[in-house]
Amino acid sequence: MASANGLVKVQQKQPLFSFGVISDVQYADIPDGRSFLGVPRYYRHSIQVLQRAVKKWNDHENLKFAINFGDIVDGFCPKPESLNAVQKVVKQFETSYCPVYHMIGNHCLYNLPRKDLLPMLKMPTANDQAYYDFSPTPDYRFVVLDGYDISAIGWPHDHPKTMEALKILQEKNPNSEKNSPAGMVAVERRFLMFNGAVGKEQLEWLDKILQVSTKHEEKVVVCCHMALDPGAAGYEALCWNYGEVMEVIHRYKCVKACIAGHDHKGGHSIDSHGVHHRVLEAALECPPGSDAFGYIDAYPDRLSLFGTDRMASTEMVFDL
Ligand SMILES: Nc1ccn([C@@H]2O[C@H](COP(=O)(O)OP(=O)(O)OC[C@H](O)CO)[C@@H](O)[C@H]2O)c(=O)n1
Repeated sequence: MASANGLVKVQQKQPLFSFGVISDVQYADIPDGRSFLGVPRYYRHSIQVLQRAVKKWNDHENLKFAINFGDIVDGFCPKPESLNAVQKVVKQFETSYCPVYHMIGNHCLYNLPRKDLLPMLKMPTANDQAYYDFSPTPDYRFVVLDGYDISAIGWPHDHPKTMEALKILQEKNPNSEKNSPAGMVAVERRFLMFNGAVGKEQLEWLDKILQVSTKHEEKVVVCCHMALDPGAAGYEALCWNYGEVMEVIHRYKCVKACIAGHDHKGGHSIDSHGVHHRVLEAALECPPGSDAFGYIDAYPDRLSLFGTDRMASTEMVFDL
């Protein structure tokens, strides 16, 4: 490919590294059902999707790691079975030859409080925190956000973070059923009980990480269960303070992509700063025999998502 200065630009063929992706397994040993809005959900089949995902990742033989974008067990899982169900899904992830990084989603928290959940997901974090970062190669850094840091689910009922979340819901959502966006308009529809926010301390931590990444010339991929751009997801799937998170991200040029789950249909957008937002299609909504998972090849100038079946493939090219 010839460039403006007449030199030939050679596109790198070998990725720097590759990693697996899957989201919203929402397994439960219950009959098939539907979402609140009537979309079919295949609770028992979803663990088979995960099984096939891990097989594909293992057959690839060269994945450095995999990322699960949250919601491993569905909220309809009968509560006495929650622990077993979470263990069963975690065990399935553990058949992966490469390490798997997890993040929490609302359905994880319907099943177990975060103090029980986090050790099972073996997050590289301290205390009850569920945000962390890691760098698989000197060129790249991954930031995993905890979008349920400020949330009405997962924390003890009298915890200050529960109180803060309930106050936000009270102010922003006029409905008595706080999972309902009825009568709410556009992005205001995100103020739902099944969403949450990134807290102040976490935002400060994110800022510091991005500062250091900029200094080290790393490219950063931000991962969060909830979406961070209204162009990539339904308004109901957005993190409460997605604007504040993106304001921090846009202070720097190092973040090249934000990847999420939560909005099961999936989506892709490029925001005004050239950051890609890719929302991954859910494993839960795969009719028997179909799949939704993938792997991403990371290059110096792009991320190439190779999706299987219902997960669309996406080329995310970015400016250096
Ligand atoms: N209008 C609504 C929508 C949902 N609910 C109830 O809220 C709980 C969580 O909903 P669910 O669809 O299971 O959440 P997911 O995390 O799977 O999906 C997120 C969305 O797709 C984001 O757009 C559940 O109990 C629903 O019944 C509600 O009451 N009213």
